[in-house]
Amino acid sequence: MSAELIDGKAFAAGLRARIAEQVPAFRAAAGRAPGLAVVLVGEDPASAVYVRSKGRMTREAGMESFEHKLPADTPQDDLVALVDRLNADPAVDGILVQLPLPRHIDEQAVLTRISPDKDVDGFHPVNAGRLVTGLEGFVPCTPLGCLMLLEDRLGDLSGLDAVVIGRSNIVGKPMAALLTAKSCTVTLVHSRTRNLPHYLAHADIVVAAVGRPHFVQGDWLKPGATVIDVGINRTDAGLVGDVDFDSAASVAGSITPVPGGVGPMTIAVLLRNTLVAAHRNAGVPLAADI
Ligand SMILES: NC(=O)C1=CN([C@@H]2O[C@H](COP(=O)(O)OP(=O)(O)OC[C@H]3O[C@@H](n4cnc5c(N)ncnc54)[C@H](OP(=O)(O)O)[C@@H]3O)[C@@H](O)[C@H]2O)C=CC1
Ligand SMILES: Nc1nc(=O)c2c([nH]1)NC[C@@H]1CN(c3ccc(C(=O)N[C@@H](CCC(=O)O)C(=O)O)cc3)C=[N+]21
Ligand SMILES: [Mg+2]
Repeated sequence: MSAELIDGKAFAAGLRARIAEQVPAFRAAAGRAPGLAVVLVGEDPASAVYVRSKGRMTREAGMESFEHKLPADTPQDDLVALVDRLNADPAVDGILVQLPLPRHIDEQAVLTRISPDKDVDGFHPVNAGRLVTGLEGFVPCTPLGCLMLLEDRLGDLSGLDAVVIGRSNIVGKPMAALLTAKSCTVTLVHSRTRNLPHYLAHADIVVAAVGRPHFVQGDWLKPGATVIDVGINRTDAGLVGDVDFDSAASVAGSITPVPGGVGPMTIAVLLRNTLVAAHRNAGVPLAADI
């Protein structure tokens, strides 16, 4: 391996520490802690693990965590009613409804019910619109975390060629919008793309959000490329990314590992978005950009 490792776990710990430093000033000005509500429907074990670690890190940052666990057969109307109560609750600054939801629930109906001012996931169409328009809003945590790692590694991204693999609303599309805003030349590829290696051969930056273990091959990459692996795939060999790490690490300039790369950034950015939401909702200016 010749690539440098991008230590997302360490960067995320630093980001959480910077967030925790700002919480006392918010408490003093607003007379309360920033609050994050997390809603989990059903008993998916992986989701339960994420929700637990979100709750722990929220409390460690000095914020209040409100956890709502509902049975898998909860009617959609009951979930919507809970979202309405959280929208109206002044102690709640951010609302996260853990995905995926059970099949009988219309995900968009629930996500569009969350107040855009409390939408710390950035999944509401109003926030998606703000992102592509360049207006202040909430940016989805995973792509914003990837951008932070890229800027930390590369500095100014202007003029770089970036390829984003995957076009989901939660990762690929907002990632492409963020890189466009940073003046990269962005190519968004997906399952219908013909000759995907052709595009990767020119990419200074590759963000892989495919959902297929070991998908991206080292010999597709431009030597020295910066590779961000968003994938979280549970295999018999453990947790692996969407990038074939061993072959990619012999060609790339830098690469994120899985685990320990993008995943921890997602949770740290969630706390960052919650602190920003708290300041906006309480009308208290933030001392510094985080
Ligand atoms: N680290 C973290 O914090 C997070 C990790 N993840 C992980 O990131 C990965 C992606 O998640 P998500 O965006 O939600 O996934 P989706 O399944 O919603 O999207 C996957 C995308 O990959 C594309 N794709 C699938 N197969 C191919 C292929 N053979 N060639 C090119 N493109 C392909 C799909 O194309 P098409 O649109 O044509 O179907 C689609 O756009 C998953 O592993 C997920 O677990 C997700 C969120 C957070
Ligand atoms: N409303 C909503 N918002 C989300 O942001 C959201 C979601 N639903 N549903 C599921 C996906 C996935 N996701 C991850 C968060 C942290 C890690 C993470 O911390 N991963 C660790 C390892 C964790 C492990 O070992 O299982 C790592 O990569 O190092 C991974 C994935 C957030 N998501
Ligand atoms: Mg569904």
